[in-house]
Amino acid sequence: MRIKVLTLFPEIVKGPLDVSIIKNAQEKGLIDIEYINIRDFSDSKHKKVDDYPYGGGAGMIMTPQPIFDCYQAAIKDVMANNEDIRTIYCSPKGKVFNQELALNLAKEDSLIFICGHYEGIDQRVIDSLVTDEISIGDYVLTGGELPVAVIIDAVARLIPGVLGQEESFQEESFYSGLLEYPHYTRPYDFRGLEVPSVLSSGNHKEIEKWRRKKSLEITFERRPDLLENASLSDEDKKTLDFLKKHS
Ligand SMILES: NC(=O)c1ccc(NCc2ccccc2N2CCOCC2)nc1
Repeated sequence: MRIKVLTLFPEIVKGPLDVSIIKNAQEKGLIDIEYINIRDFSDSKHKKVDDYPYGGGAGMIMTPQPIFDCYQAAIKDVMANNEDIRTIYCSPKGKVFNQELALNLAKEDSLIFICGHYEGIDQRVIDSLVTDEISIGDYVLTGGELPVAVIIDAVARLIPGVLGQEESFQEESFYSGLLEYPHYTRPYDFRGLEVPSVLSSGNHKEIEKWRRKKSLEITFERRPDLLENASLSDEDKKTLDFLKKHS
């Protein structure tokens, strides 16, 4: 996958993506991330990229010219069949990001991200260039750079080969529809805190049952809304009935 990030602050986005799994994926050639600084495309003498909002109001808005010209340069080498390239703009007004949208974006050959800063960007950029306006949650940040890093992380890990065999994401939260069961590792007794004995029993059927029961308990407790879409076995339904009776 080819990813282009159009931003005034490349280092904010690059930081978390330049280590560990995502860095490794870039070295393996599974993903290619290019950071393009919007400021380099400003045609004003002092490289201005923002201006006062028409109609007044606090803060500054990013002007359209640098973003349009930066975008034109960016799309030059990402092959686009006649459809528009998925172009994502992160803002509090966007569609709330989730695993389903991550899976949808992971199918694309290329993605372009435009990072808003200050109080946002000129609407003509959004109307002309943006295909997906996405929010990573209902809170306000100083810029769109961190949300872009979050989305790239969530999407990149779904690309085949990015996660090694050992990091199976089949069972991870939001993947199987339920929240994840608790994890334990050595030592068995840590300062008097022991691991649930079933996990060292070697009885894989019992271990699977225990894990599924814990997932249902935790999901019932913290995110009952997820239960509506989860695929539940008869055993699961019995567990939930018990939980409902005793909650
Ligand atoms: N939830 C999210 O995905 C999210 C995304 C961005 C973001 N901020 C950058 C931003 C980008 C676009 C428009 C406005 C703004 N803001 C600038 C600061 O003031 C408020 C509005 N904040 C939260």
